[in-house]
Amino acid sequence: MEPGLFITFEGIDGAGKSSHIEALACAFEAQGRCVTRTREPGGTPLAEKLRALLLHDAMDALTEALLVFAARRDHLVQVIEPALARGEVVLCDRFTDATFAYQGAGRGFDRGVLLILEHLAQTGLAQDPDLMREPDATVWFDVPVEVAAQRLAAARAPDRFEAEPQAFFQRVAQGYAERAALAPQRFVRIDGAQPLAQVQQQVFAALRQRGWLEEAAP
Ligand SMILES: Nc1ncnc2c1ncn2[C@@H]1O[C@H](COP(=O)(O)OP(=O)(O)O)[C@@H](O)[C@H]1O
Ligand SMILES: Cc1cn([C@H]2C[C@H](O)[C@@H](COP(=O)(O)OP(=O)(O)O)O2)c(=O)[nH]c1=O
Repeated sequence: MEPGLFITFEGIDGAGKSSHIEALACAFEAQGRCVTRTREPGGTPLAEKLRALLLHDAMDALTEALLVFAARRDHLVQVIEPALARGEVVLCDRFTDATFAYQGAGRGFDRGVLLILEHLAQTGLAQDPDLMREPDATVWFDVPVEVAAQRLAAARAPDRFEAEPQAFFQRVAQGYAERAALAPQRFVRIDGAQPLAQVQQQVFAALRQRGWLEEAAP
């Protein structure tokens, strides 16, 4: 059995993450892998309920951080760890980097507390009890805040995060840059301002380079 593969997708709202996950899932399936497509916050019945609260109900910053990690813990226990144990490819739209970017950099919530919560929520689940589960790779769509805002304005009604001002998203983007600098091997930075086809080509190229996708994929 091939080992499981955990790939996450990150970027500010409107960066273009969701547009690429399905194509990648199909490419992995075409080469015989089972794929679990999922998202955060969410991915389980309980975590989807927490998502609805997070996206629409006002709350203080600590409550928000605790709910995000509660949803993540349930998602890891119910979906991500079992799928990885079965040798599947898990493609997850956002994970903990989003918490450091949105709650940490965006809201200004204490990063030290986030590190503690990260460790608590992501440890003790895999075969090795000391392993803190982290993505094998994180595809980060880096786009200027104005570009993402233009795309979103044309695409959908804003939720509680998307309704934040551009200054919030500048901080979030900076938060992603800081997380990427701390884990350069894990992060794959893609210039998400390019046309969709070019972005897709670069995402595929990056995963081919790591030996995870075969040459035939587009
Ligand atoms: N590279 C791109 N160029 C132009 N428009 C894009 C690009 N990527 C995504 N979009 C459009 O921008 C909007 C937001 O994309 P989406 O994939 O939903 O972003 P996210 O999941 O990061 O919030 C959608 O309408 C999508 O069609
Ligand atoms: C995972 C996560 C998401 N979020 C926010 C970012 C997004 O604005 C929102 C939902 O993410 P997302 O699924 O990307 O939104 P959409 O379905 O509208 O594309 O949740 C956090 O604030 N912290 C987190 O840890």
